[in-house]
Amino acid sequence: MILEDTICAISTAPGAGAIAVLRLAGPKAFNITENVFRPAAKNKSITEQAPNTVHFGTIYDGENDIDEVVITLFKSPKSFTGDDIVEISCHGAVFIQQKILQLLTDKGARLAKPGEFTQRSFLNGKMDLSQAEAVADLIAARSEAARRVALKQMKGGFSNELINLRSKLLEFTSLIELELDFSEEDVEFADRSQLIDLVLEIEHLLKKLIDSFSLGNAIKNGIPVAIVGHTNAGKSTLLNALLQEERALVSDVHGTTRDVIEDVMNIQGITFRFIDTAGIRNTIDKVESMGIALTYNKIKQASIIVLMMDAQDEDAKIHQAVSDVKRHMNSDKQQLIVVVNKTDLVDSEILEKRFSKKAFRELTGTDSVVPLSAKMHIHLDRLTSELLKTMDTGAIDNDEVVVTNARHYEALKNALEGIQRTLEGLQNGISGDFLSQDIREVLHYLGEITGQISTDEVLGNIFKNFCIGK
Ligand SMILES: Nc1nc2c(c(=O)[nH]1)N(C=O)[C@@H](CNc1ccc(C(=O)N[C@@H](CCC(=O)O)C(=O)O)cc1)CN2
Ligand SMILES: Nc1nc2c(ncn2[C@@H]2O[C@H](COP(=O)(O)OP(=O)(O)OP(=O)(O)O)[C@@H](O)[C@H]2O)c(=O)[nH]1
Ligand SMILES: [Mg+2]
Repeated sequence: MILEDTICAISTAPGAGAIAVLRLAGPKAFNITENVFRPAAKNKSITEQAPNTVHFGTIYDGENDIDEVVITLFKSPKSFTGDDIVEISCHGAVFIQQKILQLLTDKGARLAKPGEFTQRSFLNGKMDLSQAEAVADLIAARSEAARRVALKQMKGGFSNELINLRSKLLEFTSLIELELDFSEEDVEFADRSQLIDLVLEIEHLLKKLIDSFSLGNAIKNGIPVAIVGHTNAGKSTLLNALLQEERALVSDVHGTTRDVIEDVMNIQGITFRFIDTAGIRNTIDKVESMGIALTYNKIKQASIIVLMMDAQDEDAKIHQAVSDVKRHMNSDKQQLIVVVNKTDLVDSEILEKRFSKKAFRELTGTDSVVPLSAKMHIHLDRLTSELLKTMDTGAIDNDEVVVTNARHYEALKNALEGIQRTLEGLQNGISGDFLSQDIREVLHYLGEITGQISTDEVLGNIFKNFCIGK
């Protein structure tokens, strides 16, 4: 299906760099180009050039030259969108780009909507929906892990697995539905024990994919790490030390931080989102109290909670603080790391005695303890390796498929429900028509992910979040 409109857009970031790329895609791409481009080589007609060739020349509006450019020709169906595509590389001035864009629309192209090139690639069958979504993820990738997962998905790693199982399941439903046509005769075309095997296989895959989402989501959005503790423990000093930037105010005044301060940082390819919070203490100050309420909120939302204590704190205070934080944690997937700060002020023998893993476990019930000095930058690396340890990133290292997209996650959960109902039905020997209903539902949800089943509304929602020119 080749779409009728010819669309154009600037595909590079506005005002950034020496060269900009404009894209023109659709059935009139070559004709429009013929109209506005004069090749440097004499007697060269654009419409007669071989595909995947590059040509130097001038863009002119019929009267005046606008810019010297290089153009690249892609011939349908062998292009990114499957349409005829012409790419124009012009000089980077925004003014030049706009003038060329204006010229292209004057000659019959229309401005592309956000993500419209990728959407056409999907509509023309160049990629499925989850691959198209991965294009956006790849553009937005902020870390090595995010890039790797998105590239794998864009290359079809995720959809291949689903499409394969879906088509096997589809075969079975067809057989079951065929049985229904012969209902008088009590035939069984679809081998039930084979079907159970297939359903179990799908259940296993769905569970694996669903489980991968907590990692996938963390990779994409950054793993939230809340830094909490008493006032003056050195939380803001730690944030600044990690980010290597004076991001938060530091002072010896208790209650310096009142609002939540967040920033992201990559550690060995994983994005962490550090959240500095207001120190916890009893206070009658209204604004400070609001900040402390927010701190408790952040404990609930974070994946990792860094509780910061002062190495000079007494045992009772530490014990109390750990159990206070644990009480506010709300999932067994959350991890607690206790940082004992200001080690520069304490004798090292005492440190070793009090804050060995064993001693600390006896005192608090947790042995994830990192003594360091935020101010002197001593042993920060122990904290970062402890942070990395909490993340099970094996799936990324092994190049497994990791679900990063909330839409896919929802569909997978729905598909799992359907597959479990199917399994139950098979085990209870329910009739073919009920069985096929359950399977149809699974087919629907699996098809939603790849876009084999989609609505304009779903497509609209996906592509409107793309950038223009992609
Ligand atoms: N200049 C430019 N750079 C770019 C893109 C682009 O569209 N233009 N891309 C845009 O995302 C990415 C590269 N992706 C691309 C994907 C497919 C085709 C393409 O022409 N595919 C044809 C032909 C394949 C072949 O020659 O074997 C096809 O799939 O049929 C081009 C770019 C990143 N860099
Ligand atoms: N000696 C020493 N002082 C530190 C260390 N870390 C922080 N401090 C000092 O402790 C004081 C408080 O530091 P902050 O980072 O503002 O403490 P905070 O936990 O953010 O405090 P609130 O925002 O009030 O909750 C400052 O004077 C810091 O310079 C450290 O490792 N060693
Ligand atoms: Mg602070």
